[in-house]
Amino acid sequence: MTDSTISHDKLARRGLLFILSSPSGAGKTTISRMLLGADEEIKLSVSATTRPPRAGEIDGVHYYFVDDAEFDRMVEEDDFYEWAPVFGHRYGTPKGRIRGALKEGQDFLFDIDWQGTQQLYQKDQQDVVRVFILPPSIAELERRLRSRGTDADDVIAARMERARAEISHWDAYDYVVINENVNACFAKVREILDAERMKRQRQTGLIPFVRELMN
Ligand SMILES: Nc1ncnc2c1ncn2[C@@H]1O[C@H](COP(=O)(O)OP(=O)(O)OP(=O)(O)O)[C@@H](O)[C@H]1O
Ligand SMILES: Nc1nc2c(ncn2[C@@H]2O[C@H](COP(=O)(O)O)[C@@H](O)[C@H]2O)c(=O)[nH]1
Repeated sequence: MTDSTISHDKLARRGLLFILSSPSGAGKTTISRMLLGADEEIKLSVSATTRPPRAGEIDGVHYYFVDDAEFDRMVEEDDFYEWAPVFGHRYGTPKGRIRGALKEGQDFLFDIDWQGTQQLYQKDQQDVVRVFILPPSIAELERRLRSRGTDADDVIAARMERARAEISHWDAYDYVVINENVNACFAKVREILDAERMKRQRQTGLIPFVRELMN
């Protein structure tokens, strides 16, 4: 390899907005955490929420926990890419510096619902990749919500009540993965991410690389 040759190991590419959605309890947070632990090139988009923290959740890591007044202020100041009411609380994606970072090749992971997915997709179709996680059955979905041990019975009942309505949005996603075995599901989600990174349009370094090949 001469000095002037462009290395193909790490061609420049544009980042992507990788969305995981599912009915509550299907496992998207579990898969998100596995992905963040295994892949240094993707960063969680930390949402703001008016929901109170669950045991073990850390402000600024899992969510920015804000009160209603703070959320109102963020809406008024146009701080959100998208926001939506979910299960009686409000959740939103802060703009942060996502746009600039995308150009530098940073990928972002979003654990958001179908309403937020629609809004992000309308704003930025070329960068968004939408993945929907389905549970293997409704009974297993309820078992998972109970086994998580983080929500009271009435909260679980409300989430189960909404599950069918959420599942009805499955066909607005690019990929659908059934989470029966968590490792198998994680492997499929990783394959999707890897393949999406390889898309020609995202590989901005290809143009100079090919130009040099042809010269
Ligand atoms: N394939 C699986 N098999 C068995 N249990 C699983 C599987 N995937 C996730 N779980 C468990 O199910 C529970 C719910 O998972 P998780 O919190 O990831 O769901 P979620 O879709 O993010 O829910 P929410 O939208 O409410 O945040 C957790 O206790 C998790 O450990
Ligand atoms: N539209 C958005 N939805 C979001 C966002 N952050 C999380 N969520 C979704 O809310 C429900 C409930 O989450 P939980 O942590 O209370 O169980 C779940 O479907 C999340 O995906 C957001 O910023 N925007």
